[in-house]
Amino acid sequence: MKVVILGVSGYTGQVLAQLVLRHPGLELTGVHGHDSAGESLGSIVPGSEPRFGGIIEPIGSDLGDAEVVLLALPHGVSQMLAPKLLDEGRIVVDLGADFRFADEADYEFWYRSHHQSPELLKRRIYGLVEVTRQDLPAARLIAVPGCYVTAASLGLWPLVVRSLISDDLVIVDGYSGVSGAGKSPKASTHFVSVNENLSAYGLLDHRHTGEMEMNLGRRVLFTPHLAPISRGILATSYALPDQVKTPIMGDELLELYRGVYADSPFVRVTEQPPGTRQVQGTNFIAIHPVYDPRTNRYVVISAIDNLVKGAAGQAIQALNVSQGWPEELGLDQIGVWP
Ligand SMILES: NC(=O)C1=CN([C@@H]2O[C@H](COP(=O)(O)OP(=O)(O)OC[C@H]3O[C@@H](n4cnc5c(N)ncnc54)[C@H](OP(=O)(O)O)[C@@H]3O)[C@@H](O)[C@H]2O)C=CC1
Ligand SMILES: CC(=O)N[C@@H](CCC(=O)OP(=O)(O)O)C(=O)O
Repeated sequence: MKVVILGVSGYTGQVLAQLVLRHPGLELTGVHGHDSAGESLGSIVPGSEPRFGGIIEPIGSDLGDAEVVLLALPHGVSQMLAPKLLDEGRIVVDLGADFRFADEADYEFWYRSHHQSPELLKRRIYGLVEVTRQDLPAARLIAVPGCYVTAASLGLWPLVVRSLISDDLVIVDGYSGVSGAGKSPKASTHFVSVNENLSAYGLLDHRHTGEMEMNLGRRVLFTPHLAPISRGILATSYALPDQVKTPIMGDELLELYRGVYADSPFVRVTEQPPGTRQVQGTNFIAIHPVYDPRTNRYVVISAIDNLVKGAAGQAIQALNVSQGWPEELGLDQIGVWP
């Protein structure tokens, strides 16, 4: 299938280009950017030159006969572009937040702005593949979940779907690498602010809270933190004593998780708490759940690469399922270690 990437010069767009160029079912026919228009793809994705010799075109220029449009754009831009792209018969996969909520009021509450294409919210398919796989075949508009949301939702999902916890509050502490903030320089993501530092932000109202609540069907108290690493997300999620309905411990809990994700090739239930390096550069999510009888709590640690499973990789995974292709097609990259 012919594919164009809009926003190719951003962090997630660059990873999309890397993945599309090595995917056997996809052909990259165009790359588009904003300020980067006119540059070569090779200048931002090293080593891509032999596979794609074109230059970055301005967003808004002709997309030719591309069947798939991958959008890696700032919030609010996709909702302006998607109606025309869909009318032209193209498949749209949006890495941003514009179509993640099915409900317009939820979008407006968490993003504090009016949606420009609310009619599309009911048509979009949410691409948290391990949970929504059955909805994806033949999807025309796919919304890729948020990065923190992916880590926390997949970490807690088995406790929810197996009714081990009540439908009250869960707590999520998330730690993100700085690439999660995108490539535009800001004082808060400057080297001097981030290096040798660890800080919380977005207290009580981070927009990913609402998306986690949508997925998990219960209230979420979410605290994001900025970590001095380039890429990776670690989420530590807790179900508190009042929420634990059925305590399951040790290997039995690991087996329960493995059972829930038996048909999910990118989920790895680990014997030890994972770190972000364990999944860096891959589409894997590593999850380690425990139950603590002393404090009557479930604690779940999950790790992803924010730019792969948290964005570009999950987008390709969802596209694969929508096309009836093997879920892993083009996503067999080996991680970066040491
Ligand atoms: N970074 C992450 O970990 C994750 C990001 N996302 C989402 O993916 C999307 C892209 O994020 P990310 O790659 O980090 O962003 P970046 O800031 O790194 O890149 C943004 C991209 O959008 C282009 N762009 C900038 N301004 C405009 C504009 N006004 N109109 C059209 N295009 C514009 C830029 O082009 P140019 O460089 O040429 O100016 C660039 O290609 C966002 O919606 C983000 O929320 C989702 C999950 C994880
Ligand atoms: C470290 C950092 O700043 N992370 C971003 C979230 C990552 C992301 O891009 O999520 P969206 O797709 O929902 O924008 C933030 O907290 O706003």
